[in-house]
Amino acid sequence: MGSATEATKDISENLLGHKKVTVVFVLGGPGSGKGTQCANIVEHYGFTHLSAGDLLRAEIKSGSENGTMIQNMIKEGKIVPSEVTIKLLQTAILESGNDKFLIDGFPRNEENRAAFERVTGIVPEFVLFFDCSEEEMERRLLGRNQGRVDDNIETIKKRFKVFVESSLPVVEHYESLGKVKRIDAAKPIPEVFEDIKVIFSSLASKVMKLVIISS
Ligand SMILES: Nc1ncnc2c1ncn2[C@@H]1O[C@H](COP(=O)(O)OP(=O)(O)O)[C@@H](O)[C@H]1O
Ligand SMILES: Nc1ccn([C@H]2C[C@H](O)[C@@H](COP(=O)(O)OP(=O)(O)O)O2)c(=O)n1
Ligand SMILES: [Mg+2]
Repeated sequence: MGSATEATKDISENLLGHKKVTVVFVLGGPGSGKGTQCANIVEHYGFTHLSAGDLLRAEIKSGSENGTMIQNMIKEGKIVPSEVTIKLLQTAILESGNDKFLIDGFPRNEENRAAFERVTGIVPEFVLFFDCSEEEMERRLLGRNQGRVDDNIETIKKRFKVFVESSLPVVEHYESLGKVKRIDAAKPIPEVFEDIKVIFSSLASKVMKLVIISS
């Protein structure tokens, strides 16, 4: 009974304007496989995938006034000011028509985390954390082949430093709240997804229970 009450609280208090949403933050180092597995989760569990990095890259392409600043920060492995990224995420959430989101690569620092919570009132259902060694992530990034300005060894080293100094403390914050579901992301892609399925299937049954209780 206790857990059903908690589930009701978590899900119903995630408000964005008048829209109730369920959010999972997908975090992990660069190259840990977040984008790859988000595509699998979308296909099986009906979430909308919002990659902060993809939204920022689309903003550069659109020729927006912030484009040059964003491009320079990405090339340097730095984290773009929260107000820019949060605005892109908020717009994407409101325009999606969905109520379940994987927010991939966000929040990447304490400023991202606190500002998102303050502006949107959204608290994540949980954090899916991709645990992978730097050696393996570096190998994957150098082989990613998507023409990204940050997939070069110089930027990769900077991104690893930012990840350890700024992003891991965010994971630790959610760890202290008992919200982190850690995945061994060093395994092959299908095996990582098997582990993820266990987590999302239990989320689906929790939501079903919620629907039954409240109807
Ligand atoms: N489990 C895995 N094993 C080997 N390669 C992977 C795995 N997951 C992803 N990759 C590959 O590694 C690269 C980075 O994956 P990606 O999903 O873009 O990571 P992220 O979004 O965390 O940076 C891609 O080329 C992808 O095909
Ligand atoms: N919350 C975020 C997410 C990404 N960015 C910028 C800085 C990041 O190094 C780049 C690329 O992020 P992205 O999530 O696409 O990178 P990976 O998929 O982890 O390799 O975008 C940001 O400034 N703030
Ligand atoms: Mg990615």
